[in-house]
Amino acid sequence: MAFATVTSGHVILPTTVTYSSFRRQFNSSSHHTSVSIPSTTAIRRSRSCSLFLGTSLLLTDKIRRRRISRFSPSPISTCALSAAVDSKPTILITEKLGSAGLDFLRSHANVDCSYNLSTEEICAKISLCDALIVRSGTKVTREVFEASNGRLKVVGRAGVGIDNVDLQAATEHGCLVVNAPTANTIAAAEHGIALMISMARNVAQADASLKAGKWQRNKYVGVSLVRKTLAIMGFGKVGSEVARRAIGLGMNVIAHDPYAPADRARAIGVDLVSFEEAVSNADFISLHMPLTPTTSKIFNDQTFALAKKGIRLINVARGGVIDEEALVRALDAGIVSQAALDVFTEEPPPQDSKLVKHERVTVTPHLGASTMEAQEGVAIEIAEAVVGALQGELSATAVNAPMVPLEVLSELAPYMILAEKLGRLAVQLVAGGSGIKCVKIVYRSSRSPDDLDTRILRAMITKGIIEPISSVFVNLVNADFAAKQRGLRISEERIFYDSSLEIPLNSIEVELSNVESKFASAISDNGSIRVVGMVKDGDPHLTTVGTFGISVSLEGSIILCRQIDQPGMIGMVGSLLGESNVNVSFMSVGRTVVRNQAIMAIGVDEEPDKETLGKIGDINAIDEFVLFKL
Ligand SMILES: NC(=O)c1ccc[n+]([C@@H]2O[C@H](COP(=O)([O-])OP(=O)(O)OC[C@H]3O[C@@H](n4cnc5c(N)ncnc54)[C@H](O)[C@@H]3O)[C@@H](O)[C@H]2O)c1
Ligand SMILES: O=C(O)[C@H](O)COP(=O)(O)O
Repeated sequence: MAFATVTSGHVILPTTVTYSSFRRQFNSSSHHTSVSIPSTTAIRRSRSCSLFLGTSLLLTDKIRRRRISRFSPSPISTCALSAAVDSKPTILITEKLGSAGLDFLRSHANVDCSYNLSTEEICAKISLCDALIVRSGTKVTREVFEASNGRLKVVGRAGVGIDNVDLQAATEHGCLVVNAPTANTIAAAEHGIALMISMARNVAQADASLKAGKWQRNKYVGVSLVRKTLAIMGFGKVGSEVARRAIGLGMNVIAHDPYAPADRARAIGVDLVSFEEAVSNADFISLHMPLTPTTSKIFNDQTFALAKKGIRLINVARGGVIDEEALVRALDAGIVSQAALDVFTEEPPPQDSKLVKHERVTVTPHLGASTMEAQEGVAIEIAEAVVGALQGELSATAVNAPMVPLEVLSELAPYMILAEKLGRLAVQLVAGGSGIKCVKIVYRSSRSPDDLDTRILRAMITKGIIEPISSVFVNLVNADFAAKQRGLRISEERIFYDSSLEIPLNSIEVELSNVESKFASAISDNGSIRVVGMVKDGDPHLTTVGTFGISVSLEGSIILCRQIDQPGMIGMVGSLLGESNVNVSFMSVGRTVVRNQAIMAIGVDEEPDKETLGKIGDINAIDEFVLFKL
């Protein structure tokens, strides 16, 4: 199908063309020698064309001027673009959405509400749709993006979790994904409380028993909540609302969240404690952390072994944070006396699931967000986000990166990777304290501030800090919003560094202040966690941790050890890793004074097991060590 005709060096757009299809045609038409891109102004005239211009807002004036002059105006198709403005976009909605949101969508678009479609049925429709709106029950797979033939511009997730959307495929297909992260918070918190109370009083079991004709008053004696300790795991939006309500019920509430500000918790009347303290002191445990590589199966046999006998567990977060087989074992062993679950590793769970069928388990089919109010709120939130995105507005709830202009990307790409990795490293060094509040970024560069756009770098550092600890997805569009939402204050400082103007940056430094570190050597003289990195040969390198100089490629898994600077250390650690078949990819040692203290960085291809890490920790000359993943 022809999307554009190349005439006299200019692209003439047919009336139905969208910018994404135009872009694809442009990209795939590199064999034409004389194609010119329409001017930014001309593209802005078209609503449907302007979505991908979001990142132009991220450009400095200078870069923007350069871009505009390079992409010179062409006599294209103003009328063609106007025609595109007039045609309403089409939105496919595959799960039930609140009526106010639907009305709003209908006033801006042709809306096709088709529920319970299979992936094949969605694929059959999607090439005629500009946007798709789903909840957690629709899988938006790579095939959907492929079948859209470039027409699908926005996927709206009417809720928080986007585990059902293939983000990588969306990004590769230039499709923006937006979600509605706030409107169902209260509903999820209320469902957590509902599950806790009905579990404690056997409401579901007693109801089933009475309906089966029995009258079992002695069997269903419950437990009281007042003065019991509730541990909230994950003190974000939902967790803190559960805390407020549980305090109102007379419970003693503690929470574990290594990244939440302690003062925010204290203001609600909650103490933030360590993971072990939370699990071992709790009578009730309620889970509210996102599903991330760190939290996956965080409730496992070892965790249950820490708990008091007879604890009660509530999960309205994500099924994957619990090892479900371990939970069945803990229930059978009486460690967990009851569980109340809204979410499951696989949804719907298998028909013969031992967990679902367990007598002491109360289950609901992922109903956390299912109140009339939340669904109305979510529908409005997602409808506005989708319509805004179709009109080319920047969305504060965008969850994947929009297209980055090539000239900015090509210059800053390695520094963007460095920035994200420094953020990821810094946050993994945090042990707790009063939460992450202040981030200081220092750029050493020979460029003047208006010749180097650090907003992209700041966004990538923010992404690196927030994503490993949250369910929020951060990109160039929503980074500042996400930081503000979490109470992160980010300050930037530019230090002149005398070098060639061809090199945009000499180094990037990230400091997190007022936090404790699980690796004390990462603390610099001013008390902050400090990591500094450079781009060497196009790759990100760590050059300083705390006050120690080092040179390590920032990739894969890395073990950092602080040790007494003495011969044989590299061999000792290397042999331990070798014995457990862990391949070392690199090693580097940095020190302050010879034969005093040194930091050793060891890159490993496989993650060492706990036993091997324990043996490394047991080496006398090693004062401390930490393993982190980038
Ligand atoms: N059942 C439902 O219908 C329903 C509804 C809404 C939200 N949810 C789920 O609930 C969860 C929380 O949602 P939210 O909106 O409060 O998210 P949020 O991002 O506001 O809060 C998550 C909190 O977890 C913390 N955290 C991250 N890693 C942690 C760890 N290892 N240990 C302890 N805490 C950790 C983060 O610091 C953050 O404060 C998400 O998984 C979300 O998908 C489910
Ligand atoms: O992530 C969410 O927002 C919740 O899990 C709710 O999912 P739902 O929209 O399918 O109810």
